[in-house]
Amino acid sequence: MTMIEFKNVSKQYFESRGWGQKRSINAMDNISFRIKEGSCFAIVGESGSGKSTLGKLLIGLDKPDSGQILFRGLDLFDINNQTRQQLRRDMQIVFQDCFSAVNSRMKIRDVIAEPMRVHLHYSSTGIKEEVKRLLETVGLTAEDGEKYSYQFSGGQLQRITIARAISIHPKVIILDEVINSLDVLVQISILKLLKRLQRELNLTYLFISHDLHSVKLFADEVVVLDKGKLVDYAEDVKDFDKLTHPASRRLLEAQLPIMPQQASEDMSVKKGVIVSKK
Ligand SMILES: Nc1ncnc2c1ncn2[C@@H]1O[C@H](COP(=O)(O)OP(=O)(O)OP(=O)(O)O)[C@@H](O)[C@H]1O
Repeated sequence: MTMIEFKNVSKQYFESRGWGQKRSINAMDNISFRIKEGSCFAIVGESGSGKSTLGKLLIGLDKPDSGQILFRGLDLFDINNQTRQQLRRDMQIVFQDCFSAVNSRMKIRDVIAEPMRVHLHYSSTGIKEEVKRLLETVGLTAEDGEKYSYQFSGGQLQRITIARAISIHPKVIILDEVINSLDVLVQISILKLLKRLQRELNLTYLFISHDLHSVKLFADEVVVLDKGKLVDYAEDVKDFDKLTHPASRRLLEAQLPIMPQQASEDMSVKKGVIVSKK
């Protein structure tokens, strides 16, 4: 079943060039694709190709100039407020910059509880129990809930933003460059956590990245964006040979020598910690 569909979506921005002059930028140019329920759909592209614009349109932070974005057949920009509120709950986003995504003056338990307080009607005891369960689900402890964001590493903090995203039982999570600022071993542990959560919670992922190797490890399908245009597509990420557009080739060639796949061969993750099998 199709969960999300982009139908001929276009979005233009205008950049000031001084002296009243403006330049138009086609951030999205007639983009169409479908995301299947329960799949991991990757959007890759170089910087400025339009990946984040796509995420912003999907969660309603911005509006397309033309075209339609459908969620289970419902046009996201042609629905009443009540339905929009529900869909907002169904779609969560996790960003690359987990440090600025978390309020440093709040205890982690309150960071995780915040969306539940807004969207769900749990008692305070219910929320407390749920926060504890969520922390454990992402490989942290109940005691971690009493700490503040500056007491965590980037990888641990990304686990916290994931716990917050799943707290209100979304159907779709947009993963916007979620592992890119982490070192390679922590990247693996986060990808493993996300895989497990996808299975257990039947989640659909939109995985935004500029790293084709993590896409190969993690996603099912992939599209490549270049200057706002959809230029390449592989139904199965294993068929990377099908990605022949110069923009795809540039992304493939721009990889570091250590790939997550290689690193994972002699590494494993126990309770959220990377351990060597050697
Ligand atoms: N609010 C905005 N105002 C003006 N231009 C914008 C705005 N948002 C995005 N753009 C422009 O639209 C284009 C696509 O931007 P977008 O952030 O979607 O790219 P991206 O692929 O996510 O890049 P990166 O990987 O660097 O985050 C870029 O040229 C960008 O400068």
